[in-house]
Amino acid sequence: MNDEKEPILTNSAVPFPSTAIAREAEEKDVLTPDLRPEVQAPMPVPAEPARTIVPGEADVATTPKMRAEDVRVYYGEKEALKGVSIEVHDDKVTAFIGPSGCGKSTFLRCLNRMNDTIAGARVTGIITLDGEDITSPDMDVVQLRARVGMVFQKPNPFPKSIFENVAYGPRIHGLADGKDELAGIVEKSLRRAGLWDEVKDRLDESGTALSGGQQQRLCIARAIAVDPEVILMDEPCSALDPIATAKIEELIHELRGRYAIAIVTHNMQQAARVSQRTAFFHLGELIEYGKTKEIFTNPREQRTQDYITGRYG
Ligand SMILES: Nc1ncnc2c1ncn2[C@@H]1O[C@H](COP(=O)(O)OP(=O)(O)OP(=O)(O)O)[C@@H](O)[C@H]1O
Repeated sequence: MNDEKEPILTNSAVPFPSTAIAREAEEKDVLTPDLRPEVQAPMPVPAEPARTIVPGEADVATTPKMRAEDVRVYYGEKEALKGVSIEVHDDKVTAFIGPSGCGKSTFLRCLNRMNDTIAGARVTGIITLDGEDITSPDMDVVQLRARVGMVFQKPNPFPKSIFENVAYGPRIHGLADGKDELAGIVEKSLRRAGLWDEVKDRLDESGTALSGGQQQRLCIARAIAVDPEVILMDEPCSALDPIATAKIEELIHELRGRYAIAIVTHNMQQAARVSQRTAFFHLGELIEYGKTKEIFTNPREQRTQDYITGRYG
């Protein structure tokens, strides 16, 4: 049950340059408002007892919410993802990092079958949600995408009111019994997404009239409204300024524990700030997966180390 009781497995005798940064981060432990992306250099890595997980190895701390085994994705003839095995846990944020084109988004899309929507894409392997194989043809993908919600790179609110953006999902999934209950779901979702106070007096205004950061929080509220178990975020801050980014990161911090969260990010400082597990992808392969702190301070693989230290990417 408890990471504390597990042995510390370190795997590299090579001193790693960001150890001091991580130590400092470990002392800070939490996201602080002054740690804005691109503004501050240190990478705050939440403190956790060290334990390394190898790809495919069960994370015995908790039963995984989602598990991928030997997942391969082909776009036509091209194999874009080459046998990825990984787990996503309920109480953790998992970050997917790696250079452009390494397959992070492709893998993220596997987790709620969004690759089904891409002509010529083919996925093999097993992916389970609470033990149920979501790749099965019998899986209801509409239900699946409610259970495994997604937030995209560019905020994409519907061209409808703020209220309707959030109410739409619960309405089509029949989650509300009457207007009052629906209004309650909308309010709860907007509160959880940290947006209620900013929009409570303008729920009838168009969602597209909000700022970029507010739109992204609206999209998170929309995902939350259908009561998901997992939230996938594909570079959710890449179109946002540092202040809006910090708000989303804070929100991720607050949502952690309520939902399993997997996030694709190009920003290593962001991965270090928001995640407890990190997966490093390169050329379609999962190179390394483990505790965020270890990935950033004591990676097993040279390729991870090269990427973390900015030698490529
Ligand atoms: N719809 C598609 N059709 C064909 N090839 C694709 C498609 N989407 C992605 N690919 C290819 O699959 C590989 C992985 O792409 P993917 O977008 O998953 O990488 P990524 O790591 O998320 O990249 P980035 O960080 O630039 O978003 C790349 O070679 C890309 O060109």
